[in-house]
Amino acid sequence: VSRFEGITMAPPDPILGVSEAFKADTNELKLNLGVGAYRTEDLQPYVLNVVKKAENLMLERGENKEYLPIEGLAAFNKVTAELLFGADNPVIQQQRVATIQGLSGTGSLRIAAALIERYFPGSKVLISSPTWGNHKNIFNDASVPWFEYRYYDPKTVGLDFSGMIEDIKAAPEGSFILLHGCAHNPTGIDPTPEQWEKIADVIQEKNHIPFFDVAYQGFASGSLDEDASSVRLFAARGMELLVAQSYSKNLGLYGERIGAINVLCSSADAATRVKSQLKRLARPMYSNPPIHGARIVANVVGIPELFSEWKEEMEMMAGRIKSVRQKLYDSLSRKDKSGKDWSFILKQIGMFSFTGLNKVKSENMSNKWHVYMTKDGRISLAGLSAAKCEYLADAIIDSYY
Ligand SMILES: Cc1ncc(COP(=O)(O)O)c(CNOCC(=O)O)c1O
Repeated sequence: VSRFEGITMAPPDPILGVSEAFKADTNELKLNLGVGAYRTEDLQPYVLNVVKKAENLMLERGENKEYLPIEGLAAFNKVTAELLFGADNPVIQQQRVATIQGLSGTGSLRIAAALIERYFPGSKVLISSPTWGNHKNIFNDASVPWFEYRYYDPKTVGLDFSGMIEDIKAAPEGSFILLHGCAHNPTGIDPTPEQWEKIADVIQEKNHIPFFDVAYQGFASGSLDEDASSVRLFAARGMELLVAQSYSKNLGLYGERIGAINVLCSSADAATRVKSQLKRLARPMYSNPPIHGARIVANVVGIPELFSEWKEEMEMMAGRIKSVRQKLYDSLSRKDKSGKDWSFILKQIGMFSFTGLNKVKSENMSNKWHVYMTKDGRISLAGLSAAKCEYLADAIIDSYY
């Protein structure tokens, strides 16, 4: 008797499944605005020059392929925490950050979820509504209960700030609050600095634990420091917190699976103990992380001329996305005679724009216009060229009404 016979077909992933549908489409007008991966104006994937330079350096050195320690490459762990908090941040000097290399953002979130499951049984994680499609899967598979806080307001196509604060305030004391450090996915709507202050207030009042997901540092505004300001604000208040990091977008290392989990503790001693338990969770899960991406990041950040070139390339990528965002807005407002105000598109930041198109309308976008996007109405501007903005505006207007 076959034991696997009873296993059913899994549904396609809401995000990565869009790329499969795109690939199957033979129409040359097709446009993939699904997966959040940067493309050049020629709509080609982009390997940063600074990555190629680091890899040439690494090849010349003829480094070996020995196992990394469970916690990852020490040089990477050092620079990734400094990049996040700022090298001169007291939390770094006081050695209060427990950092281990993770399998990119997803793997880092997963290790953090495993830590929560083991040491905070019964605690819940609050996630924004909507949020990145994989957050719910990660906490479900780690057996960590979650529920949502209001975030997106369809009426204003903006942030439902009062709803967010109310829901965080109403959560059981000591809950984990999952926050997008910058460039909220899928909405592209970020709190203002004043709103971050109030979010920190309510989290402190309720003794909640902030849990940042930082997948776009430097990629949203073009500035590494600006995009880390929300995390640094909470750290400056003396709060304990978790931060998952990813280098998929800002350094274009998607397939290298390089990221980190950072746990900011109240003492160096606690950080040492937390780090030891993070290692204990990682060992049976994947034993130790991949070496190539860690070396690239350590070299790019550790070598001054590479670091400054990286910052230039990040500004270039962020700049291209900002300009197609503007161009899309210009095309929409010129073509749409209904007088609808499309300016919400300009208020959004980072890789994505939340168009307000619902599931049915987004299906019209792919069926009729061969424009592929996620069903929640998100488009990845990173997959849009200036040349295609007119066409996309036509498709959106046709699908909207
Ligand atoms: C908020 C957030 N967290 C975490 C991640 C994790 O990415 P990775 O595991 O590649 O570091 C991502 C990557 N997004 O994936 C592309 C998409 O939404 O289309 C992310 O957006």
